[in-house]
Amino acid sequence: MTEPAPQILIADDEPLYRETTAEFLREEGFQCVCVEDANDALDALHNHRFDLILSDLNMPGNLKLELLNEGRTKYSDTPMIIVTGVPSTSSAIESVRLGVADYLLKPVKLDELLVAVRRALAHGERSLDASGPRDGSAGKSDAHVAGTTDPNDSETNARGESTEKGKDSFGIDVIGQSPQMREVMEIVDRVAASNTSVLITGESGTGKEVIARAIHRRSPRFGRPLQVIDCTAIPESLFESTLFGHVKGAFTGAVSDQSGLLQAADGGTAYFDELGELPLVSQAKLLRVVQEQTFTPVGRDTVVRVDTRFICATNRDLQTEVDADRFRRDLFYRLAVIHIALPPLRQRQEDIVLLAEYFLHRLRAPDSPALGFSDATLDCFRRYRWPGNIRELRNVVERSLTLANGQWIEPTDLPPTLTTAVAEPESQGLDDDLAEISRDEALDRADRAYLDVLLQRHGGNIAAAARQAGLSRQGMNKLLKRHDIDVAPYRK
Ligand SMILES: Nc1ncnc2c1ncn2[C@@H]1O[C@H](COP(=O)(O)OP(=O)(O)OP(=O)(O)O)[C@@H](O)[C@H]1O
Repeated sequence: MTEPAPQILIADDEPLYRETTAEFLREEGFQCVCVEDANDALDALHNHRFDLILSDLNMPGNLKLELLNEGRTKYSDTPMIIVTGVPSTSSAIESVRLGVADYLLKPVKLDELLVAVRRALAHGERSLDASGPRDGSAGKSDAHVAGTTDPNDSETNARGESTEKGKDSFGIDVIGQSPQMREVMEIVDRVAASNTSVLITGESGTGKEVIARAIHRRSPRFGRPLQVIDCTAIPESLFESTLFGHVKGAFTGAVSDQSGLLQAADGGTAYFDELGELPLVSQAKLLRVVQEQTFTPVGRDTVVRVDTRFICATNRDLQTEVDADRFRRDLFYRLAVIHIALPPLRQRQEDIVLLAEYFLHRLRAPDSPALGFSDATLDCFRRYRWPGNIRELRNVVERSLTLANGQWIEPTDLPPTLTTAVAEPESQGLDDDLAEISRDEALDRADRAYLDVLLQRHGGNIAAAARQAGLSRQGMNKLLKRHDIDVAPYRK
C-alpha cells in the first residue's frame, strides 16, 4: 500500500508565491492547501490535520505573529516552516523560541525549500513516532533551528543545549553553497546518526561549533544536551573535577558534591573546543573516558558510566602536534575517526556574499535605512582575506549597519582596515618572490602583516584588536602566540 501524500498548509498573502509554491510541491508529490491570511490558516488547522505548515509572517491577521504563536502551541505536533520576505531579528528569535523547523528568506530556491520541507516532515514523523526527547520537548522540530530560547543565554536552553554567549542564535544552522560546504554538509548528514567521534578543524571563526551543533541536531541525541567544553578554560589542575565532578571534601574548597561537565553530556554530545590546547596530562585522562565511557569523580571510588558522543575542534594541525609528541597519538586516532576540515572563508568565494546577505537580513533593525550592499562593497568583501573568517564577516556587517545612513552599505561604512587591506594588497606583506614560497608561507606572511597593522591601529590593545578582527580575545592571543608576536612594542 502506498503512503498517503503528506498534506501541507501554505499560508501566504502573495498569490503568485502561494500558487507557484503549491504547484511545485504538488509536482513533488505533496498535497497542498493554500490560504491567504492567518485567520484562514487557523481555521484550516482547526478543521483538518496537516503534516506541515509553510507560513509567511507578514500577512493579514498575523501582525502579532498569531499564526506562529497559536500554530506552535495548539498544533505543536505539526512542524512549521517560516518563509518571509521581511525578516527581522525579533521574528527570527520568536520563531526559534517557539521551535519552528526552519526560517527561510524569500526568494527561496525551490530545491532549498524541498530540502527544508522533507527534513521538517521527517522530523515531524520522528517526534510523533518516538517516545519523544527525554527532556519532554516532544513535538518540537529541529532541522535548521538552534533551539535557543534567548540569543544571549550563556547557560543552557530549553533542550539543555549549552549555548555560548554572543554566538549566532538566530536559528538557521549552516549557511553555505560552495562546493566545499556542500561536501561538509554531506559528511554531516552521513555521520549524524552514528556515535562516531568527529574532529573538526579549521581557522578561528570558520564555523566549527556551528558544524558540531548541526551534527548534534541531526543525531538521535538531539533533545539531550550538547555540552560545550572549552579546553583552554580548564586549568590542568582542575581538569578532573571540572569534567568528572567531585564529592564534598575531596579537596580544599570542595564544599559540596558537584557533578562534572561529562555527566551533563550523558545521552548527548560533548563538544571539546580547542582540543589542541589540552595539556598531555589531561589528554591521558580524556583518553580513558573516550575509550571506556566511564570516569571516576574526584574523591569517589566507584566509576560513573556515561553515553556520550565526542565532537572535538581545533585550529591546530593535530597531526603535526602528534608528530611533535605534543598530542597523544592514541587519543588523536580515537577522536579523529571522521575528520571534517573547514576551509577558511577566503576559499569559499561563493559563500562570502551569501553570508553577508544573511547577516544583513538577520541583524538589520526594522527601521534601518540600509537595504543591501553596494556593488563596490560586495567587491571589497570578495577581495578581502577575512582572517577572522565568518565571525569577522558578521562583525563587519553588524558594524556597517550601525554606520550606514543610505539605502546601500558603501565601502565607507566598512572598517578602514578592511578597505585599506583590499586597496593595498602589498600591505598584506606579499613580496615579488611569491612564486618562490609555499602558499602556506604566503598566507602566513599576510596574516602577520594584517596583525601588524591591526596592533598598530589599536596601540597593542588586544581586546580592541580582537574585536576588530572578529576574533575572541583568546583566539587573538593564540594567533599572536602562533606568529610569535609580542604586543609590548605596540603599546609604546
Ligand atoms: N555556515 C555558517 N552559517 C551561518 N553562520 C555561521 C556559519 N559558520 C559560522 N557562522 C557564525 O560565525 C561565527 C563563528 O562561528 P563558530 O563559533 O562556529 O566558529 P569556530 O570555528 O568554532 O570559532 P573558534 O575557533 O574561534 O571557536 C558564529 O557567529 C557563527 O554563528
